[in-house]
Amino acid sequence: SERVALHIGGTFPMESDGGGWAGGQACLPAVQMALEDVNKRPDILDGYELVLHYYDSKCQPGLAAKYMYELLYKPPVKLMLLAGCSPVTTTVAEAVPVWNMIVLSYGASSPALSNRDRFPTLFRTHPSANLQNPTRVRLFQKFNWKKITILQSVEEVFTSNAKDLEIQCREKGIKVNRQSFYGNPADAVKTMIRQDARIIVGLYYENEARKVLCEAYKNKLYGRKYVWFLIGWFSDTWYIPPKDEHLNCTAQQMAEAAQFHFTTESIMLSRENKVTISGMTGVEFRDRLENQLNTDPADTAGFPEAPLAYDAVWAMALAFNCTTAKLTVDRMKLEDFDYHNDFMYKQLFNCMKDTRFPGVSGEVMFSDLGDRIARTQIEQMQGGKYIMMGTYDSGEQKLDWRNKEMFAGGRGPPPDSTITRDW
Ligand SMILES: CC1(C)CO[C@@H](CC(=O)O)CN1
Repeated sequence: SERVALHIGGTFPMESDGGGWAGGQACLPAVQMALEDVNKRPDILDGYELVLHYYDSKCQPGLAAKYMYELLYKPPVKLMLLAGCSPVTTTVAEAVPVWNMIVLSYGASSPALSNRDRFPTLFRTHPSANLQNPTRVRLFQKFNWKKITILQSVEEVFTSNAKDLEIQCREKGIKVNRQSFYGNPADAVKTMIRQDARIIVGLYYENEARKVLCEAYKNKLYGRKYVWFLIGWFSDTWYIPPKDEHLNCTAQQMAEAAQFHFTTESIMLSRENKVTISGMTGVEFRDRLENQLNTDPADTAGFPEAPLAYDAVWAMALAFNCTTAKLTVDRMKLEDFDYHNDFMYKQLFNCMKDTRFPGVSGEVMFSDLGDRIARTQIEQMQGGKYIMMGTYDSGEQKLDWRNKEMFAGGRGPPPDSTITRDW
């Protein structure tokens, strides 16, 4: 018999002319793969077929708002919306609750989105940037560093992240200095030297990271007395100066200043040899997607986040599956949703809230704010290569450390960083 269609909407940033994230390049194929897999499963949404209607948002909120209206005002009725980067997710998730619509974001890292007042129907499989802060604090405690300096560029995501880190440090009795810069970090670096900064957390994008690294090299703000923490999702060769950026540091000098810095990042691909709800392991998913793409993964934006997009479709499918069971009692059907049925929306929201399954990106579950709960991976740059140092589970407050860290001068970690003697 003909299957009944359940329609979902979606926006995917396929290019980033505005400097945003173009992760739709790998995340759209991942979503299409998940739809294929879910629609093939007889045990999920039996008698139904998920149908996606999508547009290219270019990571621009205005364009996304236009397409959101197209999706909502043009039939057929959509049951849920997928969204990508933070600026688009912010706009869509703030508007669609009036249509009793849930937004599921596979690509938004902004801490500002953890706000049920502004975004009452948002869930995201992409972890917030703030998930790095408990990990950073745990490492400051491990190495007994009592004073840290945060150096951030002025983007909203880094300001929110820095504010949260400062609060978490102070709660643990760790002193915090904060410096921010727009474009040129030279003055902020000079101030850090005056304040005798030792343990530095850098919150900025890759191009800004290269400027800071070169300033640090020129001011000798690296080596024995210093430890840098940077963002982990930069490319592995981010510190090599591109010709067109006219940095007055050589690749050798940049590598020297980058030696032994730590990075933290959320784990987005399960490396466990355990099959997930889809029947694939995380690595099998990644290999299958790589084979499907006709571009090199290294040149396909959003490839690291593709597992999050794949799992977002499974989260939707399981929530719809859970809702159909609840609606049968009241002889309601999902396909009769018409943006006004508050009861049906509430059933769907509660099913989504309680979602928990093993995904290709790891265990998928949401906090009360709709945030993705995920583990963090810590690496250190040693000889120009990132080496895995360990993982941190902020839920369990459990640090798995491999004792592979190295420090300049071959000695143990710098002393309690409030001690200003020349160590
Ligand atoms: C880890 C990163 C690159 C952080 O930004 C996300 C995009 C966004 O938050 O707009 C995508 N994933």
